[in-house]
Amino acid sequence: MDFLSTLRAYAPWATALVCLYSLLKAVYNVYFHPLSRFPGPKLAAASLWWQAYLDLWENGSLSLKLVELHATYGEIVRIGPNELHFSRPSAFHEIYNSRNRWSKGSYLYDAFVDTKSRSMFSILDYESAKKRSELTTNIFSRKSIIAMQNLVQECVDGMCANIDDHIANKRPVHFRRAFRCCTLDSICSLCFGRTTHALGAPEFRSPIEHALGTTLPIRRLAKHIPFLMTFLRILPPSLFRYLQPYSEGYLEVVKILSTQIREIFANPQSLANSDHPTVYHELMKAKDQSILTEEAFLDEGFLFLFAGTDTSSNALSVGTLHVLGDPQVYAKLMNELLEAWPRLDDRLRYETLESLPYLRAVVKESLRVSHGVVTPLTRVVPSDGAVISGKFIPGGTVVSMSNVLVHTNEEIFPEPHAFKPERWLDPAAGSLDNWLVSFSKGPRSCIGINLAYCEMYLAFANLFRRYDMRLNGVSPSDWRWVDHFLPVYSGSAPLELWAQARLT
Ligand code: HEM
Repeated sequence: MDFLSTLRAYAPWATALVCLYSLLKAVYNVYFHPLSRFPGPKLAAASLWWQAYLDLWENGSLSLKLVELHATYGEIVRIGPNELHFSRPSAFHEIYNSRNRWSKGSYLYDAFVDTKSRSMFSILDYESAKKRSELTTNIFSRKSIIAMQNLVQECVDGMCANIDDHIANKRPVHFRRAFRCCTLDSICSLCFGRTTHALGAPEFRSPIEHALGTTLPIRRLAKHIPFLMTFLRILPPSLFRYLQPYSEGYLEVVKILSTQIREIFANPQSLANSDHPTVYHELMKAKDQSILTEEAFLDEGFLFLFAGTDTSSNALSVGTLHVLGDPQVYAKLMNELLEAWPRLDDRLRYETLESLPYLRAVVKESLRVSHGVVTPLTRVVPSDGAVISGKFIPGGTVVSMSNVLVHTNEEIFPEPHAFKPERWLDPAAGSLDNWLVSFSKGPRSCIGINLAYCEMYLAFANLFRRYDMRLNGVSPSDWRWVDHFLPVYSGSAPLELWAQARLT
């Protein structure tokens, strides 16, 4: 028998065996698995394909579906054969806290592996991730960001220069793109000592900015098709371009990062030419040889680019939409800014802006309403188990709680879907900070928090102080998101505004 005939003869048997195995596995998962006592949809307990269905067919509705599931099944819901999701806010701090050394869950984080190795974000175990993240924490410390804030201010000035062009050409400003270009150039300049010049692109249409927006759906797909990222990696660029027509900018990013890294490895002294420390300066200090490779540098380069661009720009976009959509909020913010910043030509420093109470409240409310990451961030309970939400959870269980469930909890944030900076000004609001979880909490929380705050204060303050603005046909009630790990906006109108330069 030749190969094809053998294949034809055995294929039906092989298919039948796979189906039988899957069926038996599903029955075991639903009725005999250690998590079978926890409530939830039977299909979710049976197989991870249930999550794939929500992500792929229902267009990223997992996080939104969770709200509905908790209303039906209670505060602990089984959302996968080995996965539980929690809704009681205190559970958030039981999972994500600085005492826990829990690993990340591979199902979610494998989709974020860009090369053959892993970045600090996609490394699963705490100890290895810590070794990596320790190298760069200094550069993102509050002290370091305050010292380098001029780099962010330059990018904000670049954004304003481009807005001036829009005004001269009587064009509305696509503020989603404007903020994305601003955070992209800031992160590149601060982390790599280079810029992609996204801010100079006419109407903020930078190919790199566009490409960043198109890679998130690929991650969502890769979560359920484990070999996808490996496959994309080995594709020749021309084929990649054909399959993914918007990939031009992504390939450009790969080229920029790889070229710079190759130059650094060929001549480490070239780092001395930079007028401020970059992440590569810090990574070069590693004692662990496995980090001193071009691939590991590329992993971290990618990570900073992706982690630092859409996150901050999302919060800025959502905040701007809400401030301009509410005349009272807009007026209060302007009163405060005009008083603190009377001369238009001055530039206020980040530390000064941080001390303005209403601006601070707007920043926090923008972070709350935009959630940061919306996908539940999975952690694995250590082998001896843990108590979460008052129940014993067996070791090895994947647990999580989406930020959305904390930020929309009515007891903590009354009228959770309304944009109300005032909630942060209430004298009793001190403890509210504990419930602002956009940057997550615990040892794997955001390393870029200080940079993100600096960008938000400088961008908001400069934009509102320098321009009088109104929305162009879009309103806060249009703000709808789908879960692409980060919330991705989809609305009936583009996020655009009309700007007019203030004269004094
Ligand atoms: C408003 C802006 C931002 C938000 C809401 C945000 C949110 C988050 C969240 C929720 C995580 C935890 C992810 C997880 O548990 O898997 C995270 C991790 C991370 N963020 Fe941010 N981020 C922001 C800005 C930035 C910036 C500007 C940078 C650039 C330096 C950055 C770099 C990172 C890195 C490197 C990690 C991985 C840390 C680790 O896994 O140990 N983020 N961020």
